[in-house]
Amino acid sequence: MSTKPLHAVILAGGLSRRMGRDKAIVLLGQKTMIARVAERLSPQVASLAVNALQPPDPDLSLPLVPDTIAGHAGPLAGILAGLKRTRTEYPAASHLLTVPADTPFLPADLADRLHAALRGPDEIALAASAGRSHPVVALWPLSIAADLEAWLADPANRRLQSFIASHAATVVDFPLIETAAGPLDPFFNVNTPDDLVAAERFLEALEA
Ligand SMILES: Nc1nc2c(ncn2[C@@H]2O[C@H](COP(=O)(O)OP(=O)(O)OP(=O)(O)O)[C@@H](O)[C@H]2O)c(=O)[nH]1
Ligand SMILES: [Mg+2]
Repeated sequence: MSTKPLHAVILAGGLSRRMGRDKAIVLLGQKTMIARVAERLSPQVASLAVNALQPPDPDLSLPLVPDTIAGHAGPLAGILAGLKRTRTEYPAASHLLTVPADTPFLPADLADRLHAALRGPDEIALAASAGRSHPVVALWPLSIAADLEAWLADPANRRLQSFIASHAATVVDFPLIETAAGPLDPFFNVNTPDDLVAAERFLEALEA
């Protein structure tokens, strides 16, 4: 498909309950996690914004995209906010890339490979690794926004996988990264203080 350039939103609208403080701005090797995600993503996309209620990291001057539905309805609420904003700001775009703020080791070819896998303008492309898909790391067709908004209007509908199951989707597998600290999943998710310790170990191994 030739629908580039791609636009992306970093999802940072969650409550970080397991971390106990906003995980987007915990430091990993002197940089905030969200700064690492932004750094990894910005060469891959034409625009980058942050989904959260307030700017998580004042040093990152990225546009803020707050949820359009109230009450912390989960990642899909952030994806919907991103889709609506992208439709307004970039009407020619076909898809929006979303990634969470807690995945600091994202692949450098994430956007390209997801985009290359699309078989049509209305398809979702999901990232996967080690036999598991990561539904918050995905390319979402802008055409899905109205359907997602209607679906989220029912508070019983919150699960990403349930929404995806009723749409055309393709899954793209990404390899693990070999490091001196062992194999690293590029979608390693830093949810807890223990995960942060493990992430520091991987970062040291990658930078050694
Ligand atoms: N916009 C928005 N994003 C959310 C919401 N809940 C979770 N997310 C995002 O979805 C992604 C995956 O969620 P989790 O890793 O569970 O993050 P979390 O909900 O902040 O963390 P926990 O409270 O520990 O579960 C993260 O990027 C979150 O920022 C929400 O209600 N609204
Ligand atoms: Mg997480």
